[in-house]
Amino acid sequence: MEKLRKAMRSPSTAINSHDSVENIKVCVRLKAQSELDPDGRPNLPSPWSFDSNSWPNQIQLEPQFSEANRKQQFSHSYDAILTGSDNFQIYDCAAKSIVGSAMDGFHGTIFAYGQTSSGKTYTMTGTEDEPGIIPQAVDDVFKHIRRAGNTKEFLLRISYIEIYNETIKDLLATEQAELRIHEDKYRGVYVAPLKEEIVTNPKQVMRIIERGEANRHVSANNYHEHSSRSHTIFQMVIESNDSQLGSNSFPMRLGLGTHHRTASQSGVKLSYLSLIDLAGSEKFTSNNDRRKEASFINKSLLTLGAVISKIADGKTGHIPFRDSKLTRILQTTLTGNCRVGVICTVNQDLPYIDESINTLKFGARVKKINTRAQVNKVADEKALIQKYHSEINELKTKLNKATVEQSKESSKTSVAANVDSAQEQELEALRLQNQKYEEEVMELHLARTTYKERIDHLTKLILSSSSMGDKVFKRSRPMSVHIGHRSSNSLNPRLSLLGKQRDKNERLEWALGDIKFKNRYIKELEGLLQSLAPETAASPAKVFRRYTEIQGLKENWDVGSISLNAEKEKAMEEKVSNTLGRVASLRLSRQFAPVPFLRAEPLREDPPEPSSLEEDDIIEEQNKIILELEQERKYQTQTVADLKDRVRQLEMQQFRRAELAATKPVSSETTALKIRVAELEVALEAEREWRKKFLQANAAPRSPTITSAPISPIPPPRLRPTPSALQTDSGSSSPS
Ligand SMILES: Nc1ncnc2c1ncn2[C@@H]1O[C@H](COP(=O)(O)OP(=O)(O)OP(=O)(O)O)[C@@H](O)[C@H]1O
Repeated sequence: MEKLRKAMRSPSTAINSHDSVENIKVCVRLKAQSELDPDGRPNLPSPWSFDSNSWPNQIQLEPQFSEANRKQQFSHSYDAILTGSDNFQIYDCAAKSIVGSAMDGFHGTIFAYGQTSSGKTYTMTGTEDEPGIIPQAVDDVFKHIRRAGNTKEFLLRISYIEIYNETIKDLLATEQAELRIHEDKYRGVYVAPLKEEIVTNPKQVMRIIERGEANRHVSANNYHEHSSRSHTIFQMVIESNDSQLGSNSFPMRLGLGTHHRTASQSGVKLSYLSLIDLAGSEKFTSNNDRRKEASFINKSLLTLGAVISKIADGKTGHIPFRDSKLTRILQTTLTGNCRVGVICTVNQDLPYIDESINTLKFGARVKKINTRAQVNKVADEKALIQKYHSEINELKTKLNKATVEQSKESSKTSVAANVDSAQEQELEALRLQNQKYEEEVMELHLARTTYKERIDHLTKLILSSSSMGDKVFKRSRPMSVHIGHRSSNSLNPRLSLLGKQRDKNERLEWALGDIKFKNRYIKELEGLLQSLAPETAASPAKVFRRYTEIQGLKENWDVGSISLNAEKEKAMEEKVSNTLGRVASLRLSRQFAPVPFLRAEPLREDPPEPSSLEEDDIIEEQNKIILELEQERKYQTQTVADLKDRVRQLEMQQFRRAELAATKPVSSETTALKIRVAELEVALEAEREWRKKFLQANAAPRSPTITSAPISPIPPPRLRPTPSALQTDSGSSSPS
């Protein structure tokens, strides 16, 4: 392979930066043999043999097949003979240098030629894993721009046409204008009016190509399912210039003759890179439409063959370029100022031996053709890049003018505003004037914004290494195409919706946390109640019941036991986590919605978007949960207060009992009780403090949604007898 690459770069074929006479470069690509022949029998070995270690590479028909077919010994040489499925290899051999020189201002044309099903589309377009010459060339063009650094700037536009039944169709245009073939001394032969799209990154190019592919004529023939029934020409117009963006040459005073060094001195380089996938010739067709298509295809390919023969033989006189649209369009390419690469695709199977011989003969003739490519430079007014620069400069001048005018007008309005109020009439006139100025300022402001936007837009279209950012593709990765992406405008309401949902989720989470905390606290209070008055073990239920009676919530809320509370909490938690899950998946589907790859596969539709109905559902559900949680919180707040009341009452009873006991003779029990009473006093004071804070925090009126400050999660002091107190009780005294 290395030997082959060296050979491809040999002096006679190397692309120099200077124009030179050179042969058209021809590579042969032998498609790997299938196991079975078209009749389903095991395939015979390939009748072709070749030596890819010599240069130029030679291919021969094995003698027995020559004899068997009564053919003369067939042996020809080409720039490269390749087998296998590796499209990177074929790109390196047949296309890379032509694409490189197109970036330097040389026109370039690459096309695949061969019988139907021999691999032309595979070679030119490729698959997802094996991107063909077109996607690799696109990728390479942008790599070149990146490599050029900030010293150069580029403007790229693309067009895509097909020739179907001798009619030219613009694959990118939605409405078909009548396309005609024109000729001028600068551009040579070209098609117009074509829809050309300015492109700024490889993905965009591939998206446009795939849009065109969808309009292309493809159908099943006797040989395979997706036979190209038309010739397609993908063309990239490359304008390049020494960098002006970001240089100090702005603003230029165009038309006044004093602008700095621009492309007018050096010229803008302009080249056409044409990548062509020809339709395949076929002998037999089974249906009428196909037969008509095939006859057009065969006729244009025969004309191409005849034209090539005449040019290759150096015959003077009439060359039948005009006999087919294809040869007419390729006229400039084949006769002069263009670097050309041809890939002859060959089906090795024995039944196709005649077609293969024709293809190889065609390649051998093409190889004899010389072209003399030269760097193409155009005057300012012909290059779009220069037109854009001129427009940018004009707009910048207008922008400066508008800025100056605007500041003048603004100062006038402020002067007018300061006029003495006594001079009423004058003031009225000034007011009117002021209003007018303000309107003018507004208009100027609008004009400035428009200029700025246009400048931004034009500047973005002109590519340089820095303006392209990180849009580089790795060689091993085919370009994928993203469709159906939403505009930022349509995204904004969704973003704000997601923001609202997130806020609500946070509130849901917070409310749930708060309720959990209160549940724990209620449990603790109940424990405390039991410890203070074991005889009131059933009191929690009583307390609850009393509370629900008061609140009129009995029908909604079974408060028989704490375990019901826990169940309710679990259900609520589940509900909240379901909603949060749905919202999260909705958010994920928004962010990472898969985008289909369109080139190798049929067009896939956008992934289904979660409908706005679903969003409404989620929001409604969230609102419902928030309301429920809100009620739950209120209910628990009341319960807590109630239980605390009860605790206090019991503590007071105990306190009184302790006081009574204190009047009796001191015993170890009374000592213990006294200590306990002292502890309770301290705890009670702390409890009062906490309760005050608690009530303050909850005093603010609550809206149906949870918006007020959360209740302080600081737990109240525990009023349960402390272990130390109990220890003193049992350790230091004996029961009386
Ligand atoms: N070098 C190759 N390696 C692997 N598969 C190949 C190769 N060449 C062609 N094929 C496969 O053979 C089939 C026909 O190839 P392709 O469509 O490229 O033929 P074609 O010459 O463009 O035919 P047509 O002129 O009818 O459009 C495709 O399924 C393609 O993937």
